[in-house]
This record gives sequence, C-alpha cells and structure tokens, in this order.
Amino acid sequence: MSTIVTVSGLSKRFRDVTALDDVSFSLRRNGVYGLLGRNGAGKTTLMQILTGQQFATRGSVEVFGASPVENPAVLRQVAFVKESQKYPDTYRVRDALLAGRLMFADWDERFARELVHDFQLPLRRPVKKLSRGMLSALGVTIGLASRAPLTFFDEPYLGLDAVSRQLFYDRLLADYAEFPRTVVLSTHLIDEVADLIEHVLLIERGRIVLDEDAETLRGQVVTLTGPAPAVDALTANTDELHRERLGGLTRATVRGRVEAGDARAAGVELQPVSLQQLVVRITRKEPTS
Ligand SMILES: Nc1ncnc2c1ncn2[C@@H]1O[C@H](COP(=O)(O)OP(=O)(O)OP(=O)(O)O)[C@@H](O)[C@H]1O
Repeated sequence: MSTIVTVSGLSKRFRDVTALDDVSFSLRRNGVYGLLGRNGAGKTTLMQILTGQQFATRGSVEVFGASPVENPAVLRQVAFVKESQKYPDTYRVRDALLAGRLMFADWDERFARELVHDFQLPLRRPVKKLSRGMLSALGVTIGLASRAPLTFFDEPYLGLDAVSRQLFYDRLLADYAEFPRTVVLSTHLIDEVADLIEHVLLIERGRIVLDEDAETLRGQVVTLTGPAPAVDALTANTDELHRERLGGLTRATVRGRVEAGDARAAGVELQPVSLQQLVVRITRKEPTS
C-alpha cells in the first residue's frame, strides 16, 4: 500500500494563532479520507499547505514525493475544491470546465458532461451569476471530473440542497469504485458521509487527535448506560471518551472491547456510537480563548 502524502511535524502559525501544531500523518494511494474537526480546527489550513497555497511555519510536507509549492508536476495531480473558489470575472460555466480540462491530466470530459446534466448547470451562464448551490455544483463537477489522483473537497456541500448532496455522494462513490484515487473530504455533515469514509483524520485545535480506519472505529466505540458500579466494572480496561449522569444512571462512551453478554448480565445497555457522536464526544471541550 503506497503512501502519496507524508506530513511530518507540520506547524503553521498566523501571528498569535497556531492553526496547526506539530501535525504528522500520511495518506495512502486510493482511499476516501474524512478530514473532520470543529470550526477553526485547522482543516482548511492543512489542505492549503498540501496544495502549495500556504507555507508551513515548521515541518515538512511531501506530496507525490516532492514539495507541492510551485511544483506543476505535483499540482497537476491534485484537485482542491473549496466553497470560496474564485474564477476570473469573465468566466462562464463552460470556461471553468475548459480550464479544468486543460489543468488535469486525467480529466474525463464525458463524465464532466454527465455531471453538468445531473446538476443542471447552465453552460453559458457567467460564473458570477450562478446561485450559491450552482457554484458548489460547479466545483464538485470539476473536482469529480478531474479524476485527480489526490482530490480535496473542502466542505463542498455548502449551498447544495439535500438532493444535490446525495447526487454528489452517489457519483463520488460510483466513480471511485471504477477509478480509485485518494479523496479527502472535509465536512461537518458527518452522518451524511459516514458510509463513504474509509479513514478518519480528526483534527482538534491544530492537532490530529484521531487517525484511524473507519471500520476499526465502528466496532470499537460504544456507549454504556446503567448503574455506575456496573458501568465502571465493564469499562475498567477501556479508554473513556465521555461520561455523564442521567438521574440514577451513568452513561459512558468508551473505546475498547465490551462484551455484550457481560453488559446484559449486569443490566447495562450497550449502544454503538456513530461517527458523528464519536467526533462530538472527542472534540467537545472547553473553547480556547
Ligand atoms: N490567513 C489567516 N490569518 C490569520 N489566521 C488564520 C488565517 N487562516 C486561518 N486562520 C486561523 O487559523 C485557524 C484554523 O483555521 P482553518 O480555516 O484552517 O480552520 P477549519 O478547520 O478549516 O475551520 P472551518 O471548519 O470553520 O472552516 C483559525 O483559528 C483561523 O482563524
């Protein structure tokens, strides 16, 4: 399984703000990554550095074996779809698509046309006259049709209605199955993408706090509800993520193995934890000043 991105000891400061703090991780060739985290956690900054749009303050970043900064050989293989994408003033939708076609080596024109049809994008309309949802759909279309070996989607759903978001997820999944690549999806709509994500990178105040295969996480995190002594006994060897009292009962969310039979015998209810709940549990901390 080859690695296409290596990040080591990466930090980024903006004056007195530490946006990224000693971040290290890698991305494999082919996989759908969820880059998750609260507002201001550092997700966009990380993607900007990986796409050569920001400089690191410290640490190193290798994308396809080289620095992405002003490196066309690397950047031709990388697509970055973001909500705030700017287009030249004179661009119509078709011009933006043509630019994508010229920029990306693996661009699929037929797929682009299918997506234009799916999202009902008006090819002749000036980009600056598009509605917010249409603008998102244009970005998503370029990102998908680029078939870039490394594709970042930074909150691509903003502005898209529920039907269009589902269309995006369906198209991404189907196309990924046929043309595997590395996709990094940054989103707050975790429940919507939970089935799509193969690997979770959770970032909290500039630090990676979870770097794990989604499949591993699915079986590992549970919530137990029951009398405190029974919950304590069952969770003695687990990693506790959250605990609260509900009347006379205790509810604990833990990472680790809890036998269903033991829980039942002790009168403790065991529930699986969704990815969204897990992220909330891990990142619900005191706000920074
Ligand atoms: N150009 C900049 N100048 C100063 N501070 C910045 C700059 N860009 C980002 N920051 C700060 O760095 C931190 C990380 O921001 P970033 O946009 O990476 O977060 P994010 O995880 O993408 O957030 P969101 O989910 O809200 O989009 C925030 O505190 C933000 O205010």
